[in-house]
Parts: sequence; structure tokens; C-alpha cells
Amino acid sequence: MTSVKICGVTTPAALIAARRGGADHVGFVGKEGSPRFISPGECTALSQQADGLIRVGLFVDARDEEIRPYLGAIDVLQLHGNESPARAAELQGRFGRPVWKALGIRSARDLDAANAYRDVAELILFDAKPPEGAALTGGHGVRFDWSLLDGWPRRGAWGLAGGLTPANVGRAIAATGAPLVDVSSGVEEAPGEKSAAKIAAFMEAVKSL
Ligand SMILES: O=C(O)c1ccccc1NCC(=O)[C@H](O)[C@H](O)COP(=O)(O)O
Repeated sequence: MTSVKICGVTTPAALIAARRGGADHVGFVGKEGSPRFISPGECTALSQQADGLIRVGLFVDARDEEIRPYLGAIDVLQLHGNESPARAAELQGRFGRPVWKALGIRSARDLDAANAYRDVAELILFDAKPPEGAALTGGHGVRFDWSLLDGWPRRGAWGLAGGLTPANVGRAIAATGAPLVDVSSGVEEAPGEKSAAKIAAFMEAVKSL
């Protein structure tokens, strides 16, 4: 089955819904200003209920001091900003966690950026570029043209994010063959408010394929 990451989890109810639904990963957003921001203390407490789930800490051009307090609560570092391959390698070496690199996609040329991260990132996450003027680099519920991936040579581990919902995730997987899907807004009632029912529906939609 396609792996699933439920991103932007901030409450036990959402975490439990992800676990019950059979998600593989949960994401904790360590970017201040995000409606899904979770402090290191809250993240540490919540992650204790994450048994069986791989815990992904999401950071945006973060300094080492911002990441360090989360380390006890996360298994993977997801870099969702303009981190260079060198910075990704530095973080992987310094903190001993695999790195996922998110790349914003609007055109076929944007996919080329993946090549530079192939040796350092455990997984490349293709996400939509944020809308013009947006303050945050992800979590906007917008999708990119999945057919752009048709021309991308499937090398290494990768995932699909951006505007996925219970209603479209089946089509997204059928169209792209994504081995992992990542969702945040599509399983929410409002920004930062996860819906247990929508998480369950998303998981059902993936499992039914
Ligand atoms: O979720 C946020 O608020 C966020 C803030 C800053 C950078 C990235 C952020 N989220 C990334 C994600 O949750 C997902 O990996 C991805 O962007 C898909 O989000 P969505 O389109 O909302 O499903």
C-alpha cells in the first residue's frame, strides 16, 4: 500500500486518528507562524503516543538551535524551505536523523532540483509551490499539475504532497504512482484543526486502492 503521512498534527485526537487509520508517518510542524506550529514541549508530550508511527519534524530554513529541542520527539527531519544540499547533509550528520527534502513544483524544470539532493535526502517530497505572496512554504491545500511527474525518472524514494484530499487521493496515486502521500489541509476543518473523520476517510481512500 502507498505510505501515508498525516502532517501538522497537534492534538492527541488527530494522532490517534492517524494511528487507527493505519498511517505510517505523522508530521509535527516546528515553524513558528504556522497554524499547525507545535512547541518542542508539546511535541515531546504528543510524540509519546505515536507508537508505531514514524515522527517527522518539519522545519523551514531553521537554525540548529531551533531544531535541537525537538530531537527527542522526532525520527526524521523534513526540510521545507530553501535548504541547500550542503545544509541538508550538515543537518543529517549533526543530528543523526534521515532528511526529507520538500521541493515546490510549478513547472517541469522545478523537478530538476531533486537531482542535487539524491545523495543526501532519504526521500524527496514534491509539493505545490505556495500561492503568490504566501508567508509559509507549504500547507496551503493547493496542488500542482501531477502530469508534470510523467517526465520525471522515478529515481529514489519520493512522495506527493499539495492539495490532497479524501476525494482526490485515489486519482493522485493512480495518476502518479506515488509511493507516499502527504496531507495536511485536506484532513482539516480549518487551518490547524485536524478532523478525525477526514483522516479516517483519507486512510480509507488510500487503503481501498
Ligand atoms: O503546514 C504548515 O503550516 C506548513 C508551514 C510551513 C511549511 C510547510 C508546511 N506544511 C507542509 C505540509 O503540511 C505538507 O507537507 C504539504 O505542504 C501539503 O500540505 P497540504 O496541501 O495542506 O496538504
